[in-house]
Amino acid sequence: MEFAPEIEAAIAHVRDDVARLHAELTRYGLVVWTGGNVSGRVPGAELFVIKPSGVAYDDLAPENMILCTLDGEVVPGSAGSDRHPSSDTAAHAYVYRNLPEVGGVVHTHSTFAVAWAARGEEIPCVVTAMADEFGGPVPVGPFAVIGDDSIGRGIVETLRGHRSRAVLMRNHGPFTIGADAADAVKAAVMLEDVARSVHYAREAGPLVPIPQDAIDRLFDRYQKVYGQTGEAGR
Ligand SMILES: O=C(CO)[C@@H](O)[C@@H](O)COP(=O)(O)O
Repeated sequence: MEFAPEIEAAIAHVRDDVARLHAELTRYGLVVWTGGNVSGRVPGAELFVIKPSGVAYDDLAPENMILCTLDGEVVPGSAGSDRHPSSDTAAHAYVYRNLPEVGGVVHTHSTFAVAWAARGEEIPCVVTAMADEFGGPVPVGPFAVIGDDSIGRGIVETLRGHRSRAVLMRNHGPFTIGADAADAVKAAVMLEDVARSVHYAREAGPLVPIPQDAIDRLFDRYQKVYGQTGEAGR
């Protein structure tokens, strides 16, 4: 299937990004073996790119990423289409169909986030890093077995209208969303960091909640002021 030149260029860019970003999951210790996956929406098209199922992270490359429609179907004849897409493709596709503002989806089995998911317990907002990144607690989504829209529906129903870009799918693990694949990967990295900190804090004693007005101020600042803006940020 051929696309307009500008769409082909967008597809190539997302392939490069998604292939490269998988290395961030191993770099930050968020996955073992072939667990987890990253996808990115193709701007201007009803398409997204996701990794092939069960392929070693060291072997992932732009040309073996898999191009899918928003129904989660592999685009016939596209680069990489000789392989099966990630086993979580249906979940990623459901998110893209139902949350049009989402440009990237990530799933990991990062240890501390999975431990909170195994207890079906949301991570309370007790450190400023959570207020900055998630604007409050990280919620728990329903238990759902892989293979149909169940996981995707659980992600969307939990995160729609929620500040958090991360959800702990009960008994499974975290899914994160973002404006693009890099933003979703950042959410996954920061999620595991706060999941670990709050886990150890609670082991040592009672947690001290942050007042809601302070959470609101921290989130607003971080989303609008933190980092570089303008030319310096390019
Ligand atoms: O969590 C699961 C399966 O339950 C998957 O994310 C994990 O095994 C990775 O699968 P893929 O290699 O993306 O098919």
